[in-house]
Amino acid sequence: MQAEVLVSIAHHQVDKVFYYNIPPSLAGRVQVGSRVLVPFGRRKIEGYVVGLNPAPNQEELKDLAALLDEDPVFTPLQLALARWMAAYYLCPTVKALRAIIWPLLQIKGPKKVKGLWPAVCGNVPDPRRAPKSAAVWEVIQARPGLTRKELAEAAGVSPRVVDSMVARGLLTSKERIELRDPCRNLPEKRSFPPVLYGEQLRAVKKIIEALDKNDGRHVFLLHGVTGSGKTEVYLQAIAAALNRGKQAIVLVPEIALTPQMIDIFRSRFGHQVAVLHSRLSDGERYDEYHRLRTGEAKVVLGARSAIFSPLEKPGLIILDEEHEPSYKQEESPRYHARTVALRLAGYTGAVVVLGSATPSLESYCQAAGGGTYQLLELNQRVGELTLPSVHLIDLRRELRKGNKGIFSEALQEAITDRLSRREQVILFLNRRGYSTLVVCRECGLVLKCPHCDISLTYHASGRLRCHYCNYSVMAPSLCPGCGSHYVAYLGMGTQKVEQEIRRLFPAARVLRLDSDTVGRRGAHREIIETFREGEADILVGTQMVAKGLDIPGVTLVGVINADISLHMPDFRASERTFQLLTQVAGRSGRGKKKGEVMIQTYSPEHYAITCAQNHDYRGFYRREMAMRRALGYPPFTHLARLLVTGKLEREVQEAADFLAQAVRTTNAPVELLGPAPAPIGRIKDRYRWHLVLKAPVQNFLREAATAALNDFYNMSNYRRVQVSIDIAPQSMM
Ligand SMILES: Nc1ncnc2c1ncn2[C@@H]1O[C@H](COP(=O)(O)OP(=O)(O)OP(=O)(O)O)[C@@H](O)[C@H]1O
Ligand SMILES: [Zn+2]
Ligand SMILES: [Zn+2]
Repeated sequence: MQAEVLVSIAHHQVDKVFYYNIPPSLAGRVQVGSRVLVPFGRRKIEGYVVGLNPAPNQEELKDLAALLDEDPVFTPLQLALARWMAAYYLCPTVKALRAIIWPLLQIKGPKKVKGLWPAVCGNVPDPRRAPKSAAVWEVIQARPGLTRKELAEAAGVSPRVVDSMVARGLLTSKERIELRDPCRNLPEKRSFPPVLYGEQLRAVKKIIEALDKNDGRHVFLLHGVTGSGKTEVYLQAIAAALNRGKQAIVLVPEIALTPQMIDIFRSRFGHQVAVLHSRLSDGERYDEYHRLRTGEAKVVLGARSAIFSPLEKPGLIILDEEHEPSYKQEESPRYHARTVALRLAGYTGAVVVLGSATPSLESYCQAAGGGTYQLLELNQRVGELTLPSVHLIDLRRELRKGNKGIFSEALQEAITDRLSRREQVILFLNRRGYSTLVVCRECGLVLKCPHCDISLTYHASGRLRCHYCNYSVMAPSLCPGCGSHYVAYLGMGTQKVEQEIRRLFPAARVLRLDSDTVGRRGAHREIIETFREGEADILVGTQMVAKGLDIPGVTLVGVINADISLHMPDFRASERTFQLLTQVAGRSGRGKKKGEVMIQTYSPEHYAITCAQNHDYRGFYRREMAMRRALGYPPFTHLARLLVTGKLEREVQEAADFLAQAVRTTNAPVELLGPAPAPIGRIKDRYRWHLVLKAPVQNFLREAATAALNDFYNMSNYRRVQVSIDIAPQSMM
């Protein structure tokens, strides 16, 4: 027998299968999915078995050096995905594979403990004659696998009772992988499905029909306004999938994966849910992974990478907030979870549900423009609720009135009004820190990060911070350029908004939610819970307040400055702005009282803003599609981006020129934009240039990029320069 092995060197030039002989000591234990150690050159390195070959090859093969785990680390389905990802995103296969199985690779050796199980033919203890044993028996039936101590504790008896039951053969003990108490976070209460209203019911029915057809051709776009009850549609679709013996994957953007969201799923599906997110410890993640592999958990709720969960055969895949940019991984492999989900559904026949109040243009045109998706709509909010009324506040007029503050008069009045009525307020500004620009008024020097082409943000701690590399330094009292005292702090962040609010409304109880305040484990939950329980009046925050929060007390949302995202040098700036405004506005008026939204802006005529004001998704879609068509941007064309980075600017520029020349000489019919410095010209001491390729067919892009990169590796000498390929880029920065 010989093994086909992918070695763990992520480079295009070793991206192929190597063959090794399986020595007799390992015969029968090595399988597809095994992690092994192989001799490679003069070293021994890790590798992954991707095939077994009974016919021995002619050549003399080296032996596998060792088998690293008894159990395989990936499934055939995961391998298929890795191979597809490598071809689609032009990355080394082993890199794709490692991105898929990383939760397993974090762990050195799983800890084993002794668990207890009810013996198969044990006599059931009689509750009247042996109440303690009976209590233990009841617990172990419901939760087999508990340790001696856990079991005694759960049954409220001394461990000696458990021991005697083991001695009498009522319980058997087996080794199992330690699970970090999977019951720890189970909500006390179970929730039961509410009666669906008309549009919800119709949506669920359509999804169930597709589940029953089982032909793998169903992608639904669930377009439901904010507060329309999309989550309930997911829950009932999942219940239907479980009833049919199927498994489900639910993806949620990382910042929307709040403890509340997790509770909603756990209180409906209990232990059947495994949760995967970045705040888990490696051990906890491993345990959830293990529960999925053994089939104990049948629903996975997680962020982007949960799409790679080791489920045997997912039958339903849901992406909530499908338009979210965070579904794209911004490092190699630069995959988009939506694209992977569609591919995975192709392999398993799963039904896909993409949900959003503001679908991406790419998805909506597949659903509305005669594409391959089916559109499901929820046009109204649950119950008697209506969408909030949205007012635009022209900040230019405010200045003319002499108001130079952060808050317009109207917004201040509205806040005063809510405070007096004991209703709650959310204030949104998509920038953290105190001042986002520190500049000398005499010589004009802007304080920038020494490692990045980014201005430093002043934080209330008195330090300046780079939001790209986290460099920080005490704020100087004099200009480091000319020694002037006149250093101005311009551009506000959430800390300043919080401070101003406290100054203007000293009696109000204020909380702030941004990545600076959620550092500590559990802090995120605490802030949201405190606010939900009505123990605070005003919540100030970044994007984190815009997504998914369902807090009935909120009747006013204030957007401090809508223009920040509007003027990004990115062709999706309008789309992002419209989405963000619609999402944050949607947090208002979800309780019994009608909600209001105030958007402060210098561009009150811009269609991204007026359409958000009017809750007019279709209007926005029409305007933006016309723009994209005119400029030749997606979804009318396909893009790829080659990003060139290195420590020496001259080399980076020359390498970018070389690549551009290589692209021009390929036969693939692609249009080339650039090379040019990327909008952020330097990050972490690396200069950045990029080339953007455009084509009517995505494969032309792959052809051109592959050919250019081959030339680059074979013919150029820029060894210190890195080139990364991004197929269907989401960020152009
Ligand atoms: N059929 C129903 N009957 C009663 N309550 C419901 C029903 N469906 C949903 N709800 C409740 O309505 C509220 C809003 O639902 P949900 O948060 O799912 O909206 P959503 O569409 O996801 O909104 P958003 O996009 O703004 O996050 C929730 O509190 C949910 O429990
Ligand atoms: Zn100066
Ligand atoms: Zn920096």
